[in-house]
Amino acid sequence: ISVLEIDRIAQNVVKSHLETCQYTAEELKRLAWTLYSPEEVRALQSKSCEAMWQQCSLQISNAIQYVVEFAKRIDGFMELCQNDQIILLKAGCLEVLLIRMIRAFNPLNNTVLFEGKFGSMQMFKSLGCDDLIGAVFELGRTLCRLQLSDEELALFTAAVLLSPDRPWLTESKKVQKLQDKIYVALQHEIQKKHSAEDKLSKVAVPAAWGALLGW
Ligand SMILES: COc1ccc2c(c1)CCN(C(=O)Cc1cc(=O)[nH]o1)[C@H]2C(=O)Nc1ccc(C(C)(C)C)c(F)c1
Repeated sequence: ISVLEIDRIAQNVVKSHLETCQYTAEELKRLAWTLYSPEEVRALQSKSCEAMWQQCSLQISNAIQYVVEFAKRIDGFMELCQNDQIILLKAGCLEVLLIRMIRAFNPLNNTVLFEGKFGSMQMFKSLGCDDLIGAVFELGRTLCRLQLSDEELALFTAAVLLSPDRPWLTESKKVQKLQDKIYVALQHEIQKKHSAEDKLSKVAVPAAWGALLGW
């Protein structure tokens, strides 16, 4: 596979991600420091389990629509047979949604965007499933340590979606070929960042010493 084709795939996947990721990085940065007040958290915690779950499932279903739209815009996905498109989305949409959520997760204060403001795990208390919520937040913290850019996140979620080992796929070889190309594109994206870091580290240290020595 040529470098040109890898670049074309990377551009298509990143464009599809940016068009369907619900919030731009700028919006999330601006929102990230609007936290729920203690009173607002108490109000959320006093909601019934049913009412809270209604709200969460509404938001999750809405977010899943965006994941479906993301898949449909990935070159090659719509060319798969419908049976396989459904299998890939049923098996992968929650994984992709949870990975995408890290964009709206702030690891510095362990808060996540919910209904327009950022709140900690406590605000979901009324759901009565602290272990599940805890696991979602733990996943958020762990994935944030990867410090994935939007480009890397786009390629990583596309590769997760196009997993050839999902049960009952009829054309798993075709899915494998698409995933292989996306992984190559992801490697290139990561190498770009590391080579930039290497360049920076070569330059940065002398510059720091220069500043120190008053050059
Ligand atoms: C793909 O990444 C994300 C990240 C956050 C949100 C979404 C998607 C979906 C919309 N959303 C909203 O808060 C909707 C809103 C924004 C706004 O300004 N007004 O309304 C967020 C969301 O739903 N967050 C949430 C976080 C924890 C949970 C768990 C209960 C799973 C922990 C959850 F169900 C939803």
